[in-house]
Amino acid sequence: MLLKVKKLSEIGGIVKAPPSKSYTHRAVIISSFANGESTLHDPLISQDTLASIKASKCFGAELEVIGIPNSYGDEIDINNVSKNITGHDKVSINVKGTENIHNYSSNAIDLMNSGTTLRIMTSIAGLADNGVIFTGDSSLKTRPMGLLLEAIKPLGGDAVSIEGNEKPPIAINPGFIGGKTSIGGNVSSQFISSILIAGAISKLGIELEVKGDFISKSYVAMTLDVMEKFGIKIDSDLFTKHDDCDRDLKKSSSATFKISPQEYIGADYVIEGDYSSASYLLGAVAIAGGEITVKNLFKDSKQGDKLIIDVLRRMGAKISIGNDSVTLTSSGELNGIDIDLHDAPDLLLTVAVLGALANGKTTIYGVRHARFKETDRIAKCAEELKKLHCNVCELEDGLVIEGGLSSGTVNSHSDHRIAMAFSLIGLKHEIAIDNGEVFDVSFPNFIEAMNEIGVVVYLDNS
Ligand SMILES: O=C(O)C1=C[C@@H](OP(=O)(O)O)[C@@H](O)[C@H](O)C1
Ligand SMILES: C=C(OP(=O)(O)O)C(=O)O
Repeated sequence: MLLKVKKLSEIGGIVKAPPSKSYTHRAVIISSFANGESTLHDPLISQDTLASIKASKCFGAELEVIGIPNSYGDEIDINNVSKNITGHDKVSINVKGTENIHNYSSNAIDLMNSGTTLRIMTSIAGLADNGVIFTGDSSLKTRPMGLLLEAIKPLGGDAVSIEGNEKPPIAINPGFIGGKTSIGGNVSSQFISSILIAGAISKLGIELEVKGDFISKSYVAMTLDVMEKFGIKIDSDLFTKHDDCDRDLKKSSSATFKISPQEYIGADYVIEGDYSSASYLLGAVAIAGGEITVKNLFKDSKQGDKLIIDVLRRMGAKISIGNDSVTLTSSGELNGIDIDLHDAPDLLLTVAVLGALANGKTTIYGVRHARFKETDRIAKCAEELKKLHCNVCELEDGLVIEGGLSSGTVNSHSDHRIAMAFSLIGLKHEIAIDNGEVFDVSFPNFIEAMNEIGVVVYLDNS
């Protein structure tokens, strides 16, 4: 389906950021393997988080999504999510953690498009008393797993790529008992989150060393954050200072983690707003000009994608930050910048589109790992920008964008972030995005949220 965009005369206003995808995954999975019951308030219900709900249920956890009309079990109709709620604040998930980890599914479990679910659940599945196979859509079958499969071996982990290409489908046997291991940090932080989340409840606990370049480190900070909220004590040098708001996220620093065997304790947990999704709302007003306040974005958040604030400020927008909101004012004139996205890979496409519409050159670097996502986002972004006659070239770890866009049709390659980021081009040039319906992977009410700020985004079936 084609995603198309029309701008009303004025855009902006006050809007709530959708709930964080990464925090929802973690809260769903951790509460599912906790002792006792949990209530997760304001979770993101999207295709990706449904994969985590489904996988956790397959291992015996009981999860009930409250507040979405016509929802029943795994079969939540994602169209109802987008049509019936514009904010998710009346939604919650009641979770009863499972006492025995056992795979109750007789078939391979289809994790659809969700890399986070695949990676985190691979270690958890090794704690079960029987085997499982994880598979997914054609994109998930391209996601690298090799470093994780190797790193869990010294922990008793027995997981193999069925096709022998270090990618899903992955067959996992029982045996993950914990112990000591190390892993390279330059492919995906999800491997590290996976080992930590399962390691904490394994027989021996976990000692993990991350070696070399450690990308997307803030996602591991989010993992530790949720683990701690569910009762786990962690010894780690991830932060240079004890005050973890004042973190040193230097590019090339390794880290160590030590966690004795413990149990997760069920909790009441509120999911904060998502800076990655908010980047499209803030970006739209930065491009078109106007003022917007995005609520549900916390000043002290551990999300690396908070970097969107610095990006937009450096490009020329005025930004003021409240404790739980961000207000942006823009004239619509933006300037190119140089930016390192090693800790915020999901901003790549938003920043690339902003750069393509800005005056002067934008250089994005440090984000080679964006090549291992739903698509090779560096290559696909360059390919699609070129279709709009943009002057862009690929770096191994980023993009150099000199702008010069015109109208045209692009393809999302079924990557939700390509669809949403490229829709922002519609504020300046006519654009149609083929396979544009995939935003429900992370932001099911994207259309409604954009409409709320005066950008008419719609799907054209004709
Ligand atoms: O752990 C997470 O929730 C995520 C980690 C990041 O992946 P990498 O660590 O592979 O960069 C990010 O891109 C992804 O969208 C979500
Ligand atoms: C890469 C992403 O997610 P995942 O790794 O969970 O598929 C994303 O949301 O951009």
